Amino acid sequence: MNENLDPNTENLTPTDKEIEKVLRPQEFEDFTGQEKILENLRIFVQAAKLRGEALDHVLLHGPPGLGKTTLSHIIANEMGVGIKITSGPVLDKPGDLAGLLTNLDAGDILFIDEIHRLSPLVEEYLYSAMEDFKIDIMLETGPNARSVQISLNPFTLVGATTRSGLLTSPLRARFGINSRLQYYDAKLLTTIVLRSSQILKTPITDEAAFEIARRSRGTPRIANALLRRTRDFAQIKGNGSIEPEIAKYALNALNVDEHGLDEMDNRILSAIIDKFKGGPVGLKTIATAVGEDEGTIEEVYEPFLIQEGYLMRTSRGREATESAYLHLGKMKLGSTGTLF
Ligand SMILES: Nc1ncnc2c1ncn2[C@@H]1O[C@H](COP(=O)(O)OP(=O)(O)OP(=O)(O)O)[C@@H](O)[C@H]1O
Ligand SMILES: [Mg+2]
Repeated sequence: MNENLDPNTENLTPTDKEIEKVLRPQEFEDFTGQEKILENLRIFVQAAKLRGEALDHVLLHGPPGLGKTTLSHIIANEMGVGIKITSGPVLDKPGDLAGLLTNLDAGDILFIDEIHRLSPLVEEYLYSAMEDFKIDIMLETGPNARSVQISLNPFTLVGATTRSGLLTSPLRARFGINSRLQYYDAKLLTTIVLRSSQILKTPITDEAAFEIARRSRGTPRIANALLRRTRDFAQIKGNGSIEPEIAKYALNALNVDEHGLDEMDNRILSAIIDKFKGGPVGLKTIATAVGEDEGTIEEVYEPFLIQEGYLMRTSRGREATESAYLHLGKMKLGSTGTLF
């Protein structure tokens, strides 16, 4: 997304990253949607607090921008414990992990983002920490090297991943709570847009909020980003308040498609239709055609396209649906080359 639409205010407004933090819900109460997950988490948190124990380990998975990092902070807040944050690729060797683990207070949360990218060595080291709150550490090096087992404070590991398919089963099995976040419908996203605009002190009509929501690919992060860009348009081209007309104008100017599909979504559908006669075609072939990683297509793009009815997964591969043809304004040719 173009982050420099309005260079004049570039130095005046906080960066998008900072705004994202401001907009991040802090408590279960502010978190919209994912009802089933929230309902369970509230109970588990309450029960753990009642017993004075650490919460069970939590695995959060699902496409980017749906609230995994947000939820892990909320869990820490609601538990009233500290949180230490790291990520799979950063944890190079078991020693890095040991340093973090031994610094956790009782009940604290260790948040590992992109947990599917842990090295096998670090992952294995994590097993006994998760299971028994014990780790082995090496004392000295060379001929005097020996390992001793030390006890850790009970802690909660919260792992987040967009690629749950890449998690090994022993790791997955060690999470007591396993939640998959779902895309948000336009109604929920409207609530999120309205809440965010209130925080940003930007007046917006319900209709304009809905317009932004329905074009946000089911994703709160995108809804918030579009809101901020739309706000720029409202301030420069309008009177500062976001009306439906301004929202439509801004979203068109930002090249956001009517249905909230982004460029890669459309490229995937176009490739299947133009290069492979609408499919069925294998995932690997699609990946090569659009120049994107196979796993990313499977776990980031495909779920939304399937949910919205543009793509079908069959035993023989992926197929574009009639909606995909309509959406891209293309005609479907029958097997004899005639229009169907
Ligand atoms: N349920 C929600 N209600 C309100 N705002 C939300 C919700 N979920 C996410 N957001 C907003 O969307 C932004 C992105 O969410 P978050 O960073 O938690 O996503 P993520 O799942 O961790 O993404 P990634 O996989 O890229 O790390 C947050 O700043 C937050 O403001
Ligand atoms: Mg995150």
